[in-house]
Amino acid sequence: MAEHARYQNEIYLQGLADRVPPFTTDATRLEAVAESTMDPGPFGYVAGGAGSGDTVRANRAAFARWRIVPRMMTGATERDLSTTVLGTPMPAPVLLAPVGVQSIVHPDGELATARAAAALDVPIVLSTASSYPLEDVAAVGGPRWFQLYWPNDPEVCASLLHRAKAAGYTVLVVTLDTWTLAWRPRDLDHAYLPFLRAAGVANAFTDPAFLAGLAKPPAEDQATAILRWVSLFTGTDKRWDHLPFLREHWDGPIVLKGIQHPDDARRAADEGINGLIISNHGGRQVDGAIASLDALPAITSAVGDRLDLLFDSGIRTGADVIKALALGAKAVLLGRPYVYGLALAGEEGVRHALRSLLADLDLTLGLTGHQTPASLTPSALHRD
Ligand SMILES: Cc1cc2nc3c(=O)[nH]c(=O)nc-3n(C[C@H](O)[C@H](O)[C@H](O)COP(=O)(O)O)c2cc1C
Ligand SMILES: O=C(O)C(=O)c1ccccc1
Repeated sequence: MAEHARYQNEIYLQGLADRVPPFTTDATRLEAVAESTMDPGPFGYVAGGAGSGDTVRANRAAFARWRIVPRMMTGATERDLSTTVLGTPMPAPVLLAPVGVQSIVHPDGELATARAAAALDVPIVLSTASSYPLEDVAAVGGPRWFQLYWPNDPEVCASLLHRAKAAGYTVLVVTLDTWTLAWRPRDLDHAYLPFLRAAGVANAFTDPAFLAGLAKPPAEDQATAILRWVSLFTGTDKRWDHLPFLREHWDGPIVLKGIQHPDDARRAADEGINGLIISNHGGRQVDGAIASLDALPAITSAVGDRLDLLFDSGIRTGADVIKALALGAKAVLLGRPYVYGLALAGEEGVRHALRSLLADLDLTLGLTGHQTPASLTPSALHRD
């Protein structure tokens, strides 16, 4: 079976009826395509990185330094890309990365994203800073994990975890690299910060513990509610010895997102963490940081046999996924490309971006000579 590759046939057959895909099938061109239709504030917010953009570029450049070495006559016409990560079965080793404030690019925001993902059975990781309450996104159905921006108020934290569990989110992803926003010149130049415009605050504004700290509901005094949001979710000071609090309030798997150093990975394993997302937040936090792909091999050596490693930052093509898997990741997360899909064509756009990546991955895996992602090892690669 090579189910994802079917999208290739579907597109060519549509061509016989003079229909072409809603936008390019080449995710490396999506940013330029989206720029021509999106408002400058939201576009800059999505595309931008920290500082000079050095790490955004480094993330992509790192993929080009690894080359795939294809194998022949391996029976790879039959393929099975499905896998299970931390108890979640998925049709391919791909999840949608947590991206907050999606209503700034499309009014349906995370609901459209969740619908597109659910139709393909691809797991989403819903951001704490989503534009719709986590219960509304859960009602769409589909496999789902919850990403926590760890608030300063323990009662709000416990309440968010309780709600996420009750709504069927199965894995907790704790993002560590964005305890405050980096210096982001594109957003600064536009003086554009979505939260100050009450975007991405839906989970807080529907949270009983959050609302309990307000004299008036957000509908009556939005400014004060936003200030409380900012004080809870930015500048949070979290240390390793705070992790037991999460264990107390979350009984499923816990994943730390934003790990780049093998010593942090070892510490996480020692603390009993179940998985890591090797990520530099798509180059949005530390300008000059190591490319996320370059951080992966040392972390795989350090802890690859102790917990599940996932990867993000710079994934655009099937070949990129193959490289990350060969270097030790069990699955990858896709960031900006699906957000551009959402901006360009809503639910249909997310679906097209996702199906394009999965078809490319399926075909490239087969042509590389592999039937399953699990058979990829560093021997499938050559370092230029
Ligand atoms: C617009 C935008 C918003 C994001 N919001 C979040 C978020 O709320 N939580 C989080 O953990 N990561 C967030 N991220 C980071 C992504 O989860 C992911 O790490 C990153 O986009 C991966 O890199 P890529 O865009 O190059 O694929 C965001 C990224 C973007 C582009
Ligand atoms: O912009 C981001 O990268 C991000 O992670 C974020 C942080 C807070 C709220 C929404 C998104």
